[in-house]
Amino acid sequence: MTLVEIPGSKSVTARGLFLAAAAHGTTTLGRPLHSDDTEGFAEGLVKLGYRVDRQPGAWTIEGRPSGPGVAEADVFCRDGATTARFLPALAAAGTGTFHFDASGQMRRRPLGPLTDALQELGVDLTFHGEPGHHPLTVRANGVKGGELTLDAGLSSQFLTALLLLGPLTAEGLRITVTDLVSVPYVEITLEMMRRFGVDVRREGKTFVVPPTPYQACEYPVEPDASTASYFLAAAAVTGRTVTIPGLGSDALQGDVRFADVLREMGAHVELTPDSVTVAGPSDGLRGITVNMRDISDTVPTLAAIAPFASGPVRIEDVYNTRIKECDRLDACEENLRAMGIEVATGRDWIEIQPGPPTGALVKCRRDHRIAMAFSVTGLLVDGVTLDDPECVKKTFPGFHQALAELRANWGV
Ligand SMILES: O=C(O)C1=C[C@@H](OP(=O)(O)O)[C@@H](O)[C@H](O)C1
Ligand SMILES: C=C(OP(=O)(O)O)C(=O)O
Repeated sequence: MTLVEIPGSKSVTARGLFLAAAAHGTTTLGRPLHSDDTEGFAEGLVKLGYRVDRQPGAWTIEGRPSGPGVAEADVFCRDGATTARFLPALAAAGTGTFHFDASGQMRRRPLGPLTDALQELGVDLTFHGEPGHHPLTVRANGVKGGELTLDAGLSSQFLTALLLLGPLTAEGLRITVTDLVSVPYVEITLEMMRRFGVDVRREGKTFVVPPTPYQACEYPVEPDASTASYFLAAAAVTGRTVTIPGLGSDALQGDVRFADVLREMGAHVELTPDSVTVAGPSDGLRGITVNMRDISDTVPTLAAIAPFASGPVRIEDVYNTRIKECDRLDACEENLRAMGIEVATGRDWIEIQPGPPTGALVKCRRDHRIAMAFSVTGLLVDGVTLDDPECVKKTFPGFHQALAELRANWGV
């Protein structure tokens, strides 16, 4: 059995930073994720005039419930969608002129339903490129609050941004959702808001957010469940055993359910409240048809090990993986084809046939998940190389070293 230490959750770190910045008092985030996305989020806060002290194992943030501490700021959100979607909402609650921009990749990703909602709430927004995309300027003068209807069918992050903003408005928010993907991420938001003192009431499809002030706390960040998926998948395909400490049935992140997918494919899975263990079956994995709408960040992980299953692997209801760092269904299809694997895709699905992959140059499309997922394929296939190994820095700069340690441990 191999123990693998996984760095902190990106989603929990990003929400922790927002909540801490908006709270009364000083918050410490324990074991936050140090990566391009979360460093970018923290730097965005600093640009907005918040005090963030980043030490290796703990980040301390002084809250400013009244909003940004500067009258004007330029914030570059890099590739991070949490930064690009959550920080304009935080800025809107303050007073001042705040300019936001992002990488080319992030500029292409949509913000429209969120920015429409902010405009409906009276926030003065100007787009400098395509409407509903970065770059944009928020001229903020506080938000009164009110009722909204939101389509979060492309990204749950639109809803999370508004939920996080709700307590900072004068009267609170009532948000009725017409469509919603990635539901477990909304659960993370609600649970973390609760930890910072705010209870959101659910009335069917409506979220009622009171204007209750956030209160600082000590918040330990759990390991990242999407990152864990690569190591669990590695165990499942090699017939070995991996245990991830700190991440189990008590975890906030829905992606811990990737272990259940591996179980359905024949892996042995043990979940305790704070650990998950996957042991790969000695006679190989089975094919599966699985709906991954709730856990779509793990789609590339499953696609990359799918050729080793004894039957087809079909992943359904994951349209929004086409508007992540890259079009992930297309990227998986292209790379698996390059490895000699038969693949078909539709608008929101991918189906992968079994077969022995051959070595190939993986085209990462600057997507950390494509790079990390196909690195797992490379454990069993000679000649798998990445055209952009560095892109893993978005969520796990130490990924290649961690995988090399696993290889050394297992002699593969
Ligand atoms: O809120 C979050 O922290 C996230 C929500 C998900 O995005 P979508 O809601 O856009 O699917 C997920 O893919 C992303 O990595 C992180
Ligand atoms: C989609 C992802 O990130 P984000 O949307 O937060 O940029 C991801 O980490 O897989």
